[in-house]
Amino acid sequence: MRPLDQLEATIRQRQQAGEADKSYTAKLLAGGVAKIGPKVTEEAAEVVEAAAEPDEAGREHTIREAADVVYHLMVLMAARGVELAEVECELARRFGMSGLEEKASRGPVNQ
Ligand SMILES: N=c1c2ncn([C@@H]3O[C@H](COP(=O)(O)OP(=O)(O)OP(=O)(O)O)[C@@H](O)[C@H]3O)c2ncn1[C@@H]1O[C@H](COP(=O)(O)O)[C@@H](O)[C@H]1O
Repeated sequence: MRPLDQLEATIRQRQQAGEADKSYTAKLLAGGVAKIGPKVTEEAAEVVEAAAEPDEAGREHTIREAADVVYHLMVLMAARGVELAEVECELARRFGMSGLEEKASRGPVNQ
């Protein structure tokens, strides 16, 4: 199983089990988008700061912070019932389309 698939399965298991006292994931999920959203924003800012650090230490710090972003983003997706496969489908749909074309193809609510 790919690590992202395994992480998604773990998050789903925590979502079903609840038990916010035993699991950080369950605690986040109990707070809903209002709790998880700011964590995603915070972790995104931290990866940007890490990426600005020089040398190999900065590169390795970027890896760890990127993992934090991906984890918290996946918890946010789970909170909204969004599956990784759906995000992958959306990314695949964009293959071969320039970012500018993709922007022009968005509906008015998704700008
Ligand atoms: N990948 C992760 C992961 N990445 C980061 N984190 C946690 O994210 C938190 C981020 O730290 P911060 O200092 O920013 O936040 P905090 O101050 O601890 O928490 P807040 O009160 O600010 O929300 C830390 O507690 C990290 O341990 C993660 N917690 C869990 N996972 C995965 O989820 C699995 C299940 O974890 P539990 O749900 O805790 O059992 C784990 O085995 C991992 O595979």
